[in-house]
Amino acid sequence: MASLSGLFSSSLKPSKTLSVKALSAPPTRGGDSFSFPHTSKPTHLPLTLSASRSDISHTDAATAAKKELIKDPDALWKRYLDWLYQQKDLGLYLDVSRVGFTDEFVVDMEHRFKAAFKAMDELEKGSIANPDEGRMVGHYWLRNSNLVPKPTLKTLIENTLDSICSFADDIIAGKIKPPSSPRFTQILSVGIGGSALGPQFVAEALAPDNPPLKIRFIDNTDPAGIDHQIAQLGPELASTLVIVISKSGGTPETRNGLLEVQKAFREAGLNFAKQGVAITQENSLLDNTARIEGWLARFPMYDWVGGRTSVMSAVGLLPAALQGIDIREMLSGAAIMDEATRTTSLKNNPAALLAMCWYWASDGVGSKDMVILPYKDSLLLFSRYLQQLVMESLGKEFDLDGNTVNQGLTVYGNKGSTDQHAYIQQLREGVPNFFATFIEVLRDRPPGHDWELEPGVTCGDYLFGMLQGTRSALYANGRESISVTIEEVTPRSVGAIIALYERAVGLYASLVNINAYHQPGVEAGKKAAAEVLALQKRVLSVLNEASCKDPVEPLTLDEIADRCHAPEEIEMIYKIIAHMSANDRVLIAEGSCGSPRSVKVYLGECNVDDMYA
Ligand SMILES: O=P(O)(O)OC[C@H]1O[C@](O)(CO)[C@@H](O)[C@@H]1O
Repeated sequence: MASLSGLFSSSLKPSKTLSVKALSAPPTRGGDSFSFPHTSKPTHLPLTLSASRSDISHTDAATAAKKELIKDPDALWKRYLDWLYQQKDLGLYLDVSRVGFTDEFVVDMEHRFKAAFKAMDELEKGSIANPDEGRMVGHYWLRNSNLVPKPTLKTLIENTLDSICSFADDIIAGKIKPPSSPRFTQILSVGIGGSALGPQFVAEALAPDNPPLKIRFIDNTDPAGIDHQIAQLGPELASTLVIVISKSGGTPETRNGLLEVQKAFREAGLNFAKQGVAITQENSLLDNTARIEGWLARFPMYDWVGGRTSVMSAVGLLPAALQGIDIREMLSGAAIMDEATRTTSLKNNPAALLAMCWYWASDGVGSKDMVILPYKDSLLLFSRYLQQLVMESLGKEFDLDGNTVNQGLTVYGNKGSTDQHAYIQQLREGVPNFFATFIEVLRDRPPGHDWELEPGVTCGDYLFGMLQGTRSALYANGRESISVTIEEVTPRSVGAIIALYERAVGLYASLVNINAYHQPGVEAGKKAAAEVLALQKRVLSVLNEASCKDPVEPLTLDEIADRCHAPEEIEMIYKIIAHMSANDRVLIAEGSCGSPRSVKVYLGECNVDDMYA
């Protein structure tokens, strides 16, 4: 067998054929493989070969090794103790013992991590870590402003934090109030992606039962969803603080949400500007709108903080503070984790351990999905939050050298034990195309509230039992898992786990040599959406012209496509017409929607000035 360390030193670039695990034991999709690959050196654990379904002897060997492993609690306990990571100040533990990496793999990864740690160090010192966009990457500075490469940024970070705290205090105390109510009671947050997911996760995890202001979100351009949020506010719209969040200040979904909310304010006879707050980059479209219209407040976003890592900027901190969440504690938890994940000792760096396990489990090419299972209702949205953080960061077509790599790591999950009654059946027995991450919270309830619903057993004991049972059952069937344990869900621990995963994503991106901080793929969808809307305007213009004739000239789809000079877009034109007709727009479509060729279309009213042109 080729020397793995030799291969790593000769090529730092990942590739499907050069991944360590692939070399040790090629992944056998659909085969009855057990997770631990064969290597030539002894390791802590019994080893086996991967096997294809047709390879009966390998399958038997795998099954035998699996049974042997399960029967060897001493070896497992030793591995658990060897690898258990603990961050005492945070009360956070990381257990990677149920991931089957070998000693050789760790040695090889230690080499590879040298480059990753160096890149991270340079990033923190202000290198252009996002080369495509020519930007620094500074979310770590938000929780330790002493790290900033320029003194002006330190002042900016500190002043912003102070102004967030005092604005939130004044709103909660009723010193700043809406024109027609004694105080603000609700927050309506309008934003999408990183401008929503962090605030949503933090609210779900940390908002008290009766927060000073309750929060709801518009995070889409779905008109029915927007109507629902506004309807739920009802007369409390008059005491709603609307926070419009957009780093770029030009995201169409967010702009639409804003316009819809402003319309609702107008219809209710309310002055939006007196209740509107913008969080955005200086001089963005949103910033200029808010300034010109004289909104209640504006808070800055920075070009060196990405949307998906913005939860500890004003984006996440302002909504959190308004809900009575201790944001300085969140920042402090993140800062402690940042410090803990700066160490270049792999075994003592929880983010590096996570990145190493992801690499192992998914062959460094995303061959397995990451299932996030928090056993705590309040952490429900963690998987959704991580979906953007991980997938928008790691899902990349090209590496930093321009090679096509189609990297990524799929994330999904919900919460335990709820999922036990949904998809865990497949995880245990179905396609072995994932690894799990259990998020365990030791404290079940606030002190003094627990009771035994059976002698010696509480409700929380059941939750604990379900987590441990699922972890064991998955492992017994060759499914790998990581466990992250925190003592309690607090602002500090939430800040810490966010920081933990941010750093793990950054390190993993270095391991696979990609830019984690841009998202060129999203632009393609945005551009295509804009083209659809432009085509819709052309269709309307063509129809308007035909409908202004006397008599009106109904057009077939072919005729519309021809007159739009877009015959290749006929399917899209059909969809545009079907959508508009379903929404009672000015357009009249005759014929059967089921047979597009029979459809003839004209407008119910003709506009001589052709406002669509
Ligand atoms: O905060 P913005 O600029 O409105 O962007 C929202 C989201 O859209 C994206 O740019 C993707 O389109 C995300 O990266 C970002 O979090």
